Order: sequence, then structure tokens, then C-alpha cells
Amino acid sequence: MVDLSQLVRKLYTLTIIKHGEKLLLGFKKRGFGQNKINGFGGKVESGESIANAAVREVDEESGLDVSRTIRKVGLLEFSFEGENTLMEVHVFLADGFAGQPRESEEMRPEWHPISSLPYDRMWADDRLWYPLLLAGACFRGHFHFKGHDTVLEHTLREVPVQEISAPEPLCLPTDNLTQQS
Ligand SMILES: CNc1ncnc2c1ncn2[C@@H]1O[C@H](COP(=O)(O)OP(=O)(O)OP(=O)(O)O)[C@@H](O)[C@H]1O
Repeated sequence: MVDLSQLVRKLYTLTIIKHGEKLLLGFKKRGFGQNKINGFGGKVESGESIANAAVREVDEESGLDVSRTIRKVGLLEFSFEGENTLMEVHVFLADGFAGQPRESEEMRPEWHPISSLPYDRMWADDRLWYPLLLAGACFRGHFHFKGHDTVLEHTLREVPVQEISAPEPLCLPTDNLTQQS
């Protein structure tokens, strides 16, 4: 079992946009997870709330406004064999949006039917927790990777909404962590 207390936590958001029976996902053109298909998200900035970070990242990466439609659905942790970082990812579901999707420098938005999601081109953890998200559940989990394609071990459970909706994160935004060290 991985000792998570020894790792440096960094705070991220991830937002999945749903419209009818489709999800809007993005092809990641650069940076972490390049060439994978994922929801929209990124690092929470210093002094920013997690929900505001989620809305900002969706706007930057897809041009859409989800400020009226997001709700928190999950809390995921990712660690990587041989690395000392623990990614703390706050997952949001947006049922609808305002605006028109547009390609950004980072992401190319694509609609995918829920019945045939492109799991082979997504992070390996996604096929494990998307079914909970799509069933309307809230969830919490940890995934320990070897490289970027193999999940060595994981935990995942459905939780009551109160367990993931606390306004306070489990850690401080990345910049604060840097300032403290
Ligand atoms: C390991 N398994 C994983 N499964 C599903 N999603 C994962 C993930 N690991 C990272 N993610 C998401 O990938 C984005 C990275 O964000 P990332 O591009 O690094 O952030 P940001 O946009 O701030 O980057 P720049 O510093 O501007 O390049 C962010 O949504 C984060 O939640």
C-alpha cells in the first residue's frame, strides 16, 4: 500500500460536461496527459476557490460557461510510482452549459455518446469511476499508477455527497504549498 502522507499534495479540478446522452470531452493537445481524451480542468491557483477554478479552467479550455451548472461529484487522488506528488482532483459534473464550444491551445472539444465513451484513449482510471459519475453517484478514490498507462492499485467507493462537498480542500493550492516549504 502506498503511504500517501509522505507525498506532496497538489490541487486540481476536473469537469465533465453532460448534454442529453452525450459528454463533451477534450483531446489534450499539450502538457500533462497530452494526446489523451479527458474532461476539462487544471491546477487550482493560489487564493482561488476550487469551484471557481473549475469554472475558469472550463472557460479557458473550451470557451463554455458552466458557472450555473456545475456540482461537485467526486474526489480522486492520483500517485505515480517513484514520484513524490499526490494529485488531489476535485471532480465536477456540469449538466448543461452556456456558449459555444471552441478549440483552445490546450484542448480540442469533442462530443462523445455516453453509450460509447473512448476509454481506450482516456486515463486508465476513467473506465473505473465514470460509471459511478454516470449513475449519478458521488465517489471517492485513489489510483496509484506505474507510468501513465497502468493502474497498479486503487480504491474507489461511493460516498454521501456531504463527504466530498466540504468547502475546504484537503490541502492548500499548489502555490501556497510552495510558499510554505
Ligand atoms: C492520472 N489519472 C488522471 N485521470 C483523469 N484526469 C487526470 C489524471 N491526471 C490528471 N488529470 C487531470 O488532467 C488535468 C491536468 O491539468 P494540467 O494541464 O496539468 O493543468 P493546467 O491546465 O493548470 O496546466 P498548465 O500549467 O496551464 O499547463 C487536470 O484536469 C487533472 O485533473
